[in-house]
Amino acid sequence: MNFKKYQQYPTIQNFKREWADKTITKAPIYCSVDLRDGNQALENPLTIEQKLEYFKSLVRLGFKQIEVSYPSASDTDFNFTRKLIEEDLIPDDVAIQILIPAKKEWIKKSVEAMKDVKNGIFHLYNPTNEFQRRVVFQKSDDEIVQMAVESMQYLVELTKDFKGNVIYQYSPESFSQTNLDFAIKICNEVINIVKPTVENKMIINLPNTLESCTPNIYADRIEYMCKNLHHREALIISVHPHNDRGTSVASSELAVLAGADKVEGTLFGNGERAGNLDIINFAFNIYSSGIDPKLDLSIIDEVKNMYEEKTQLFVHPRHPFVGNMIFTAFSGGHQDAIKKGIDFYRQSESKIWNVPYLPIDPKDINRGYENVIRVNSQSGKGGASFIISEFFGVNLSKDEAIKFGDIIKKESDKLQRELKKEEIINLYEKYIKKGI
Ligand SMILES: CC(=O)SCCNC(=O)CCNC(=O)[C@H](O)C(C)(C)COP(=O)(O)OP(=O)(O)OC[C@H]1O[C@@H](n2cnc3c(N)ncnc32)[C@H](O)[C@@H]1OP(=O)(O)O
Ligand SMILES: CC(C)C(=O)C(=O)O
Repeated sequence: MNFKKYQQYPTIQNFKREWADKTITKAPIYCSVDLRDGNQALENPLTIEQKLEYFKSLVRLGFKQIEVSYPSASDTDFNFTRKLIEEDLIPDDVAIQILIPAKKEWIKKSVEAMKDVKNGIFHLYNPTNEFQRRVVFQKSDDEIVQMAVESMQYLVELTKDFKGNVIYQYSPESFSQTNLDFAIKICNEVINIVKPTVENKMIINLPNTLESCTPNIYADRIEYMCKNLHHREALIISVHPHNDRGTSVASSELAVLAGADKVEGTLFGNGERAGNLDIINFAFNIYSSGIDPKLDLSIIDEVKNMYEEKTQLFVHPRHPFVGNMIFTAFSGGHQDAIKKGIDFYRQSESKIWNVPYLPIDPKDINRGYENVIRVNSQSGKGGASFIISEFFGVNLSKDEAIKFGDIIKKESDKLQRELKKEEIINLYEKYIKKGI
């Protein structure tokens, strides 16, 4: 393992960061990129019908910005965009976003896909990091800037007669590997073309295309951009984190502290390589801090079923907030505290959730308490008595609980597996109820 072939990510020297003293106080603008970035990472990209069902779920969840396609990539993407517009399938308060590469013929095709859109975000991108510039595009810095500027000029020209609400978004793609001063230069040149105003803002999207630094460094870079871009007041700063280091949620949160107004991500983090930002995880973090997440997370299990069916990807049972086993405890110490915590919560009628080991109330996402405690040889008397009280409404005495906990543990250890609910009930009836 030759670690010397990798390099340390550069930091910004002498930067006086302010984000570290801030807290998140409201949900950012969310943009789902499932139907574009998520879609381009699937073994089988979605069909038009699948995209439509997915789109409807995103709308039901409450997304107001949805990147629906890369219209120059395929007929499916182009025709899906047309279908949404022509069949009037987009709610008035939802903007659809499309991704557009910086080449004339692809820009033209993309604009055609958006004809008559009521609310459209036209998202132009070109890679800006030095390596891609030199090796992939074989262009100079100035030529890369020129590519972005001329493409935005062309895009603005082609859309100038659009009757709907047109918003321009620009991404210096591979921002994560781009020299910061160059990123500022190219974004400022593009901003000068669009000439955004406070009433008519444009979006600058700063992707962590390949996540290679710790979240604090990404946050520094976002704050640095916010402080150095022209006309900050006329900009919506967006972030588009990927998850290569497994820290995209943290990167997004710190980026919001650093000034990001908009966050792009996908349901459960599907996306290229280790995925995009899991926007649901992000929203649940906001929710569980007592802030309105601005998404209807109560329907998440229904959305999860849709997602698994369409993508053929499966959400891990331990996935934060939404995994099937996320509210399940086997271990005795946890079960005891959960049981006492839930009892206390019910009795005290407290409005503040504070049950040990349960980050949120399972009822918030329409799950009951019945699967919170499951029993195996790691469980103790608290878990066994919880099950009896939940299913029988019988509260075991302390002596009964000790005896029953012991019986349950021995049985499970002997069988070397979890005990099913029916087995626990049978043991209860045999050894406790009938008093054998
Ligand atoms: C980080 C991201 O997620 S960026 C989005 C990536 N998504 C996708 O690529 C999905 C859709 N893409 C596609 O369907 C195809 O790649 C197309 C239609 C865009 C291009 O297809 P092709 O012409 O066959 O080229 P290919 O797929 O090999 O892509 C590489 C070409 O695109 C160019 N290119 C890559 N990104 C951009 C961009 N943002 N703007 C302009 N050109 C670009 C490359 O320089 C290369 O050009 P070359 O053929 O002149 O050397
Ligand atoms: C096009 C951009 C936003 C992108 O998908 C990325 O950089 O990951």
